[in-house]
Amino acid sequence: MAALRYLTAGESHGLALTVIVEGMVAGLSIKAEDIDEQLARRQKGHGRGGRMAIEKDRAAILSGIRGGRTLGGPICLQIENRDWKNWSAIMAAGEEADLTERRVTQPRPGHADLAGAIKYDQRDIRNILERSSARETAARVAAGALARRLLAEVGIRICSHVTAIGDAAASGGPIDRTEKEWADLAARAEQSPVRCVEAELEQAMIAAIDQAKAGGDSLGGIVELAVLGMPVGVGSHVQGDRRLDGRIAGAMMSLQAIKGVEIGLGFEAALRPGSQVHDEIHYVPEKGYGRNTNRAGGIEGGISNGAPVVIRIAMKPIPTLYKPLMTVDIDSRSPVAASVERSDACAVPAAAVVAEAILALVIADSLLETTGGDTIEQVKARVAAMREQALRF
Ligand SMILES: Cc1cc2nc3c(=O)[nH]c(=O)nc-3n(C[C@H](O)[C@H](O)[C@H](O)COP(=O)(O)O)c2cc1C
Ligand SMILES: C=C(O[C@@H]1CC(C(=O)O)=C[C@@H](OP(=O)(O)O)[C@H]1O)C(=O)O
Repeated sequence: MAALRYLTAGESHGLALTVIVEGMVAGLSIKAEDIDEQLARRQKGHGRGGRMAIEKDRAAILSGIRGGRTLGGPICLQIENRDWKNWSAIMAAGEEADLTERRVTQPRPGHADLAGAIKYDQRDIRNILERSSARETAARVAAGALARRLLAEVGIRICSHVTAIGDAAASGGPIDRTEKEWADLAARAEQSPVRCVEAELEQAMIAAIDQAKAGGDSLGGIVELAVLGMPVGVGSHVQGDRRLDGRIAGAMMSLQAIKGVEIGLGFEAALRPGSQVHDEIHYVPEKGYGRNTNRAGGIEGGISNGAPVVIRIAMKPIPTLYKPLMTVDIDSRSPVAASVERSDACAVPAAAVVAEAILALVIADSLLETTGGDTIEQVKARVAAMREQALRF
């Protein structure tokens, strides 16, 4: 069983989203602003549709926190869907729900629509799309905010930037960066509407999104993430399901529309000889063991090696197209253009923020598995001991 686990619930146009986070240690200071700040970051980004103008995501803390500190029990968070008031007649839980209005019968290629409708035997595809929608990611970001607070207490932080939107892509492959360089880059990404740190590329990305949107099309892209301040020894080589890289890859692929994950050099490692892939080890008395390069992306043998953990994820373009692809109407079984739900043209910057949250949850889970402990003070003492052990080894 995971040390830290969570479950989300909620439909895109339902009353609210909720998430229960279980396994969080006691005594961690959490303010509502810590969660709301992350929710606001997720709502930003050039290319999003009309829904983001309606929602102003805020988390209500329903349980597990008292007087600003976690109690050790399940933490339940709720995010209201402001759009619910426009959908309450259609989305009502009771028999009064209007099931004919906004019925969807034309499955969108690239969505869960058709496979989900067949699997759950639903003649209204809305019964699938309401839950497959990435509206759910707001709940994961709220949960991730708790994990981020835990990690901050032990000097671990998570950041991201966008390296490609469609073919507006950074030239060259992955680059080694120091912790300081990562932190500076993350601060710059925060200022960009596409979370891109290169001015010229940022403009190209914005233009690409605008062009896709004007043409009724959509774009995906690539996000690079880093975990800074990792102690040596999170994750393990002893069993496949304890490997940190495996857990990260699985978690990243659990994010809607993510179709590829790389750690460190990733696919590039397969194209190079070993001498240009593996990171030579050195020793400096007051700093301990270190590397000049970080092609491994901070994980060797499924264990964090103390270098920044570097991950890249590929997001496919948004499936709902204002100029729709062809599909088949499930009533008439005739060819038709796919249905058009209000939609984003590009959500790569938002996906970056969600990926950060999911990454925070995975790192916090593996860290707690390593440290054990019921209180934040116990976790802090154990992480300090891990750092000390690496230094004096
Ligand atoms: C932050 C975010 C926002 C998204 N917004 C939309 C959207 O507005 N319209 C849409 O059709 N898909 C959107 N998606 C993508 C769908 O949720 C996703 O492509 C769909 O669930 C199918 O992808 P899958 O095959 O990876 O599950 C979004 C994804 C993310 C991560
Ligand atoms: C609501 C969010 O994203 C939604 C994700 C989404 C999808 O199909 O994934 C479709 C759109 O929903 P709607 O049709 O209500 O505008 C997005 O707005 C959100 O990110 O909070």
